[in-house]
Amino acid sequence: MSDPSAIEHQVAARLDRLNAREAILDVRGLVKTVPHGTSERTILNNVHLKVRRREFLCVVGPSGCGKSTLIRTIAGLEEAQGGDILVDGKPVHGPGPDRAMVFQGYTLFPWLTVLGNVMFGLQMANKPKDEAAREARQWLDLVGLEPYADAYPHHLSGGMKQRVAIARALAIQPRILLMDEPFSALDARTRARMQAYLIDIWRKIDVTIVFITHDLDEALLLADRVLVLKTNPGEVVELMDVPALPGARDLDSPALKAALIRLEGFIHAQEQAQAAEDEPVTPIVRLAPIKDGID
Ligand SMILES: Nc1ncnc2c1ncn2[C@@H]1O[C@H](COP(=O)(O)OP(=O)(O)OP(=O)(O)O)[C@@H](O)[C@H]1O
Repeated sequence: MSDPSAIEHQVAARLDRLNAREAILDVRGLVKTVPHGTSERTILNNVHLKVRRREFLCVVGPSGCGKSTLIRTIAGLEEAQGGDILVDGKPVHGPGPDRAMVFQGYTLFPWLTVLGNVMFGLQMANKPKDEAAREARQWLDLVGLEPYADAYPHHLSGGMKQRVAIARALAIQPRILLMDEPFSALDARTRARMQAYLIDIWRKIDVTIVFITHDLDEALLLADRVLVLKTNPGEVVELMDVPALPGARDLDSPALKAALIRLEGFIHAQEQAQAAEDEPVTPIVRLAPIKDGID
């Protein structure tokens, strides 16, 4: 059996190395508001975050706390009303090839083959067709789908579609891969396989990952660090180091069990606070009189 104190030491050494690396993503005082009647509603308030090169960061928090808004704003798909987002020290002013996104829904182009889907971004970047095809095949090989290059998306399972989506995102060689609940539509077994694939891919290439999930187990299986957001407005409540090395992790290990309890504590406290703020639910009014003997 592995010695917990030796693992603790290796984890601490890895996090030290991670913290010594340059920040690829630097979010400074991010504020995101949306119109709300005659005024505005603050979705994200003063979010600060640094993500280091080749770090795997998971973002968790109760429903509606602004996880998707955060990742979409980092992607440049939404405009911020305050603060700065820097990628490699350069401010973000819209989408760019340094950031690629994988969504929950299957977003492949149905009229293109698997190869065509992965070539798409490369051809948009003006790569000659032959070169784009050669590179796309390498990315498909990385996700184990090269034999399906000529298939169309509707012939693929959900997990395979997401692997193509990952290959397509990585083909443009982004600095940051932004993933918004990419595996939540998959069944439990496929999801577990996809988590293993993703870790395997991430270890082979120089990419930094920001991954949103509802699932705390998933966050603990994948991440170096977990960012916890709170609701209304979305603010950072915790940035937690995951006490385990990357790779096959055991959620039953004492360290990860303790981490789960800690994360559950943050989320549970917020859900309780939210429930207390919510208006009481009006009981359903019976419109018909209840006669004797009728349930
Ligand atoms: N463009 C918009 N206009 C109005 N409200 C918005 C807009 N974008 C997001 N919101 C609101 O902001 C809040 C945060 O939304 P967001 O989808 O980012 O949360 P989330 O944490 O990803 O939620 P979930 O976990 O349920 O997917 C929600 O209450 C949502 O309704």
